[in-house]
Amino acid sequence: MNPSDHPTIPAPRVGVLLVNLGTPDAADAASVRRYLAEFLSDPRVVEIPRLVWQPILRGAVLTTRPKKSAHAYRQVWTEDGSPLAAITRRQALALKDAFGPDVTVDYAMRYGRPAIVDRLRALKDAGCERILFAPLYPQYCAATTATANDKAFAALAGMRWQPALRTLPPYHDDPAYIDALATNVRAQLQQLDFAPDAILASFHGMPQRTLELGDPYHCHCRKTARLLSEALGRELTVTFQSRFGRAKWLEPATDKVLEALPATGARKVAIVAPGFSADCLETLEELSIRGRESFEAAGGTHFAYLPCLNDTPAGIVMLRGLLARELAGWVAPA
Ligand SMILES: C=CC1=C(C)c2cc3[nH]c(cc4nc(cc5[nH]c(cc1n2)c(C)c5CCC(=O)O)C(CCC(=O)O)=C4C)c(C)c3C=C
Ligand SMILES: [Fe+2]
Ligand SMILES: [Fe+2]
Repeated sequence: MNPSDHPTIPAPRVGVLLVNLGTPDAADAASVRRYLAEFLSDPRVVEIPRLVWQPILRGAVLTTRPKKSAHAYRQVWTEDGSPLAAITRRQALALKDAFGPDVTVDYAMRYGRPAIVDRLRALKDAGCERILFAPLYPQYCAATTATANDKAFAALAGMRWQPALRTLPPYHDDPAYIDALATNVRAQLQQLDFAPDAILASFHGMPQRTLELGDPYHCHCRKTARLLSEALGRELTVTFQSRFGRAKWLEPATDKVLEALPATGARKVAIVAPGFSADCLETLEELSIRGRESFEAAGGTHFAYLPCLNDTPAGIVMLRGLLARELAGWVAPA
């Protein structure tokens, strides 16, 4: 058979799926309860035997926390919904044409909507036989990166004809990420009307036990902070925020450090959250609102929360570079 007798088979499309944690659909207690029930039932997140944890979750936690958290969500809610959802959507939009006409860029959430299984199916149905699955967590953690990847492979487990899947590795020490963070921090420090006595790098906390069990998260956070500090040419104080439950979490705790700083003479502080690829409840409410309140109540005079990379030009250029590298061999370089 002559090659020209063959019908032209279109090249398979490639999909890129950006993934973040997820967030409630609305800032009311019922929506927050639904979200927390799914999130906190994940055994990668709460590593307590199911038979012990579920009664505590269904009892104490889900009867009290949703109301409190809904109040917190309402303080940061936007016209476009939850900040985390709105920013992730904008990141996907900003990358829409970044890899050429054969690549579709979409986004999904590990908990809530849009669900990973739905978006992976949609990409497959649109002809994407190859998908780059990209959890947007710079620092690897079983409670974030691994559980997102688990969910993707579980979705594939239900497909007769699976797409090929690549996952984005952690990028905590990638020069492009460190450069983008440094550029962002420098630009924001220049806008301030004060010179901070201290800069905090606040990462989401984790139970101390996960470090002892070999999760690299803590080391990844420390390395990011060291590299960022070197790039900025100034000291950073590493702290861990958002403690949950009674177990011992990574220390020092962001809130405790903020309360202690003024007494040490540091009354002007700036705080950055390099582990969050998008601003969310944990940065906008916990750091920017409550962090400021506790710092000022302890005698601090100047406080600035420096927003995340989000969909800023520096953030999008960085993501584009990281993703393009993982697409090598699937997509011709731009
Ligand atoms: C960036 C990395 C994150 C790690 C690591 C992480 C671990 C972790 N989180 C909880 C409990 C909660 N986290 C909550 C919100 C939340 N967490 C992250 C990221 C990480 N979590 C983000 C981006 C967000 C914000 C979501 C949003 O809608 O904006 C919450 C919900 C809010 C609340 O009720 O306070 C809880 C609960 C645990 C237990 C954990 C590791 C064991
Ligand atoms: Fe969290
Ligand atoms: Fe929090």
